[in-house]
Amino acid sequence: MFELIQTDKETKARRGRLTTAHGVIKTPIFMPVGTQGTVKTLHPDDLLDLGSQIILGNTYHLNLRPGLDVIRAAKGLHQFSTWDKPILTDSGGFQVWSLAKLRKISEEGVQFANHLDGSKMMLSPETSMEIQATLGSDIAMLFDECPPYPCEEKYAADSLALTTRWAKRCKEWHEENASKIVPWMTEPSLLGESPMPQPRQLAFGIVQGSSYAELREQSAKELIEIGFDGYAVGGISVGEPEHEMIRAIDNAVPHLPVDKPRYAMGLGTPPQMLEMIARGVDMFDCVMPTRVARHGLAFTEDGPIHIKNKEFEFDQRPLTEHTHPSVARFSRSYIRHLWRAKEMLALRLLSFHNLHFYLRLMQQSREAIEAGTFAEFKDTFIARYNSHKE
Ligand SMILES: CNc1nc2c(CC[C@H]3O[C@@H](OC)[C@H](OC)[C@@H]3O)c3nc(N)[nH]c(=O)c3cc2[nH]1
Repeated sequence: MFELIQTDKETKARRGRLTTAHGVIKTPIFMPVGTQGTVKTLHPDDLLDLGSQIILGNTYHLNLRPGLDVIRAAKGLHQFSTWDKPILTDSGGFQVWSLAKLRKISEEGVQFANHLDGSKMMLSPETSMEIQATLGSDIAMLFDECPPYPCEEKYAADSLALTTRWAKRCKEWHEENASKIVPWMTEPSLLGESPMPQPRQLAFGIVQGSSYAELREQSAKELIEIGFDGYAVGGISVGEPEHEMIRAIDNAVPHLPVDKPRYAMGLGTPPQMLEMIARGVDMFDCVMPTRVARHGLAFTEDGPIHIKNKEFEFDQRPLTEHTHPSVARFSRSYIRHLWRAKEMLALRLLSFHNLHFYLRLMQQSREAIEAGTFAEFKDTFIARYNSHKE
């Protein structure tokens, strides 16, 4: 399922291969976020052009809209969205806290008023895993509580204890039921291919414990005891300062098994991802590349640029010297014009460019780890990226 190919000598960076039902993923990897079954403004073929290996879907959103009946009728999220490579779905725990109203948490799960029409809904470990099995994702995340930042140690301890109890229920449900519901496990003819390289849906645990080192260690150990196919570090990128985010990784990753993937949830900037790779993180997801594109921001090796700035009015250069050819044909001057004219093509070009920047950074990281030059690559990239900070 996960093969550790090489570990860097100077840092804890690793090269790995994660085999899922819909394909093999080379790590370190960035996963574009497709919360509602689409990576905003991009066609699945764009994602293939960009070299995306896996995208994210989301339990809370897809269960709410279009709803499981629609997804079931389409025989799962791969068929519905026509993306037939790997999909990871998040469990919905985070959205309940970031989007829903009137949340009531209990041992059973979370009762909430959904953010669309305010009607009452319930998410529990069992219902979250059932939704993810119906979506048919290749990797399902356990249903957890993501504590707010900051929070008292007592709150963090009680919260991680709940997440551990929920993790047990997720694992039990998954072992008992997933193979009877996951579309590509119940109807292999859907893809008309030979038996899948990985014949079952994988399940990942999520380490919590907030900013308390001993709680992070406790959460990691309890999840390993239960046993998962991979381990995410949750409760990060929730408004904490960057040094707290890195400390959470330092407090969790050393306690995780070396032969399983590590996934840092919801982050981050290019320098943050390189710092995390150096600490042994293999997988990332972040809305940033596509979200900031919608605010007119383009990533470059010299740091982000705001395309609307006057300095680009006559700038005939492409966004960067390594921009994907389908975007490099356009000048900064033209893209600035599109942005200021509120032309939709601006959103598409900037999203495409930013995702390419992130995915290329991961490709460069994989190559640097293989060449034994990752430490130097990381330091050189970050120095140049930050050198233009005002
Ligand atoms: C942004 N910072 C951040 N994201 C986080 C997410 C994913 C949000 C999920 O929501 C969608 O993005 C908006 C994505 O889902 C497609 C993502 O996986 C988390 N998910 C869980 N289950 N537990 C966490 O502790 C957690 C912490 C996060 N911190």
